[in-house]
Amino acid sequence: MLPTLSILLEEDCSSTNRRGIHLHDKWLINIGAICFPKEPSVTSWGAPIVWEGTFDPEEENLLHRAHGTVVGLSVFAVGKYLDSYLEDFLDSANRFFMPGLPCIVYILTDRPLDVPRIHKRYGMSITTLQVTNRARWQDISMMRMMDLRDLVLPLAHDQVDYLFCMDVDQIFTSNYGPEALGDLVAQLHSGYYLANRKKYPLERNPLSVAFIPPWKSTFYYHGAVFGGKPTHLANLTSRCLEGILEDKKRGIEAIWHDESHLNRYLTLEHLPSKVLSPEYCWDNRLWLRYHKLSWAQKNYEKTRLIEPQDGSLP
Ligand SMILES: CC(=O)N[C@H]1[C@@H](OP(=O)(O)OP(=O)(O)OC[C@H]2O[C@@H](n3ccc(=O)[nH]c3=O)[C@H](O)[C@@H]2O)O[C@H](CO)[C@H](O)[C@@H]1O
Ligand SMILES: [Mn+2]
Repeated sequence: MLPTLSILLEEDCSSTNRRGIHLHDKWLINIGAICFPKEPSVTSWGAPIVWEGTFDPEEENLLHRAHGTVVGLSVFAVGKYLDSYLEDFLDSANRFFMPGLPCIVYILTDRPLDVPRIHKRYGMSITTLQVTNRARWQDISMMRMMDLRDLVLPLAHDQVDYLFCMDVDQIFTSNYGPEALGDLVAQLHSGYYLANRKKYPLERNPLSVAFIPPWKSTFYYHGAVFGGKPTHLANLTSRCLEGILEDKKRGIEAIWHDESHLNRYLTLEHLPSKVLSPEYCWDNRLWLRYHKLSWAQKNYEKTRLIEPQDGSLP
């Protein structure tokens, strides 16, 4: 599907776009006679926004190989998500996730014995960690922050230089390389990339810890991908978890769960040092020439547990 021309042409057709972001001069999309405006390649606080064409893959690989960089990738596959998504996620990661670098995949699941055995490239290893299933899918999603903090990060701290934390319902489609590595990396949400910031699904309840005053937000980040150095992620996961637990005490659940708390952290507490364009988590709708990771087919009826009626907590 093509993005709405009017949105792009009206709002982004200048050398500095509506968010006060500089536009990258190499990035130009041509469709027939229509020349799309250039996409931003740096945020207003100076963090790079990574698009295909803004980096040299060879150079990035050489640099990180010379440094001996090791990368981690964590993924949760709890309940039916294991059967529906894990194998495709792992197979595609084996092929496309940081193919030039050693990589440790941390799988968090309630069913370690059912983890599919996949072919692993030289330099890739898999560590499976057991987590408890929870009654509500919202809690499975949110409490990932606790398992990341308590189970993954202590290992990652000693084993890897950078870690990515991802949803399992996605598939790598082409090389997702070291250009994506950074101290604290956030993913632009593909579904809101073209949206006016007034339309961002921010938490609007000021009583929630995840509340963001709408005028303070620049981007809407996706909870399905974030990354960085383990020390940065230890802080991120602790702070998001604190917010989630504080909201629970107050009887509040933020509109998009962990994603709302992540957005608050990245908007108000610690700006990301690198931002990934929608190419790095594509929703299959926004028109893009390149993509590296794309959303798998959602099938909530099959994969998500029915919400318990008694309001039980995890
Ligand atoms: C665009 C959109 O709608 N985004 C929201 C939606 O993302 P998603 O619809 O992508 O969430 P999701 O169903 O993929 O759940 C997040 C992740 O948690 C893990 N998982 C979840 C449930 C489960 O039973 N087993 C399991 O392993 C798994 O890694 C999954 O990918 O829902 C999330 C909460 O869940 C967040 O609120 C997101 O903001
Ligand atoms: Mn998902």
